[in-house]
Amino acid sequence: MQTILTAQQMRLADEHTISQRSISSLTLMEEASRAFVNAFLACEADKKVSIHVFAGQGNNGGDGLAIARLLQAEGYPGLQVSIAAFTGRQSADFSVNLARLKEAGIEPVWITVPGRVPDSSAVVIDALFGSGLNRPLDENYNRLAAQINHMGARVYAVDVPSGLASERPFPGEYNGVRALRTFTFQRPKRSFFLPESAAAQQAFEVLDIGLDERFIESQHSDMVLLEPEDMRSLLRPRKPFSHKGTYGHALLVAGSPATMGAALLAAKGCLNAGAGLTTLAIPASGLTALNTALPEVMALPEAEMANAAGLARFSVLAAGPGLGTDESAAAKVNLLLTTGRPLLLDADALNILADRQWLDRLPCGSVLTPHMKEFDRLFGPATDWNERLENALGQATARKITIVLKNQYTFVVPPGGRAFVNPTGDPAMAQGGMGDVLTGILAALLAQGYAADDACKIGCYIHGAAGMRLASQQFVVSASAVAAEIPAVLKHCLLN
Ligand SMILES: NC(=O)C1=CN([C@@H]2O[C@H](COP(=O)(O)OP(=O)(O)OC[C@H]3O[C@@H](n4cnc5c(N)ncnc54)[C@H](OP(=O)(O)O)[C@@H]3O)[C@@H](O)[C@H]2O)[C@@H](O)CC1
Ligand SMILES: [K+]
Repeated sequence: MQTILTAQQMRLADEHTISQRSISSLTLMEEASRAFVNAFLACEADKKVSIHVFAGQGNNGGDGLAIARLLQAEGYPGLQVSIAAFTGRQSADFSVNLARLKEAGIEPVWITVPGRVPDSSAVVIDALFGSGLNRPLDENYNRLAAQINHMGARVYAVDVPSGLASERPFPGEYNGVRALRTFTFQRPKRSFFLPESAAAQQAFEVLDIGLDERFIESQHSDMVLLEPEDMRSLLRPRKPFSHKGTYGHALLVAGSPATMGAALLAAKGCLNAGAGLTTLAIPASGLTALNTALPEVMALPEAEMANAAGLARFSVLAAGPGLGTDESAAAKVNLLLTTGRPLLLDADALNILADRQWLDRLPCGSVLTPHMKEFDRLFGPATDWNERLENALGQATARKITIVLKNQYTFVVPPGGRAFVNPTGDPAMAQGGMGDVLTGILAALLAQGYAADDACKIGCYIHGAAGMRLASQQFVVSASAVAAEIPAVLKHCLLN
């Protein structure tokens, strides 16, 4: 797991590393700039490309000047450097790098008043502002950012796209530099995981610049990034002499005549993520489809969905995929709530909770897997994703539940004030049924005895990893294909 730091904590990590390694801040700036140049070389191998570096006057600008000098030394002759100096003071390391730039024979252009900037470069390096940005861009910087954006150049941002706040995006429309790629130092910034950052960058890559990892990991943060190693330590291998009873019995209450597929997909996810037994409570009209498609899965006769005592034999109770929101669906969710046991609820089960105002009946230890709209319906509207995430952090702690807030980067939010960011997934997975498979996977992991937070971390990770594996070969990935890929992904995560 990687702790995601605030800009202030990043500065502390910077200072700590400087004193611990007995190096100057200038050396660290040089190392960061070298790391940027190495990553840049891999993307822009043609040395004849024209490059325009836009630097501010802080340390991000200092990086920009050092990068320009290093690129010239690498043999890129078509370099120009502009320094935006509408306001502000020069940082000490910026000043030293300005002198070094001039010694290297590069004379920068100073932009002190708004005006036209040359727009013929194929590549822009954006080093106007980094993690020090603490207020929205003013008129002048905003105009410069717009000019850079209109150049049609390939824009590489240093550390953070200029205009994007590191922790939480500023309210309103993004008015900064729009980067093709950001090379960010040591850690992704918190705002990179919030969907608003899509306006500022298409992708980011993290560069190790040698900051002290022990110090970073000792910092308190409300955001933690999951890594492949976490799966290896969380996942448990199948035990010798074990049998189907060892791995739990999941009940999935799902499906309606028009949306039976959702129930089947959830059951397929559950089967493939290793539940000992999977039972599906579906309307009778789905039984033929179930027996044909998934012969391993059992069906619960509808009459048994009227008796809470009969549910005691299941190790996990899950509901939602394709369930519908009519009276009979609500009666099923009501029955599950009367058991007083932790529930796994998704999709229509969440809508039923919201519509009937049953949220306060939800037992502690439950897991909810909403997407944005379902979350807002349950917990109230949010003006932006940061507010939504903070609400999720508060609700999970107050209600002692785990919320899986789904998005490109899904947030697993257990009680305790930390969101675990899932890094896996691919746009090829943007298709109906994905959430149903995830519910089935989570049910299987809960049935196998994983704690709610661990089940959600593993489940989201392997679901996205399955999609990524398939997307490396396919344009689009179906939910059934993701479910079918899960056993192989689990094996891979356990062994690698
Ligand atoms: N941390 C590390 O480990 C390492 C960091 N390194 C690099 O340092 C970068 C951070 O540098 P930085 O702190 O000097 O801030 P930076 O982003 O250059 O801004 C400069 C100043 O601008 C100001 N300002 C803010 N908002 C504004 C606005 N809207 N419009 C106008 N002005 C505004 C504000 O000053 P203020 O006006 O508040 O006094 C701020 O201080 C980091 O991103 C990375 O590239 C690496 O070199 C080595 C390792
Ligand atoms: K920048």
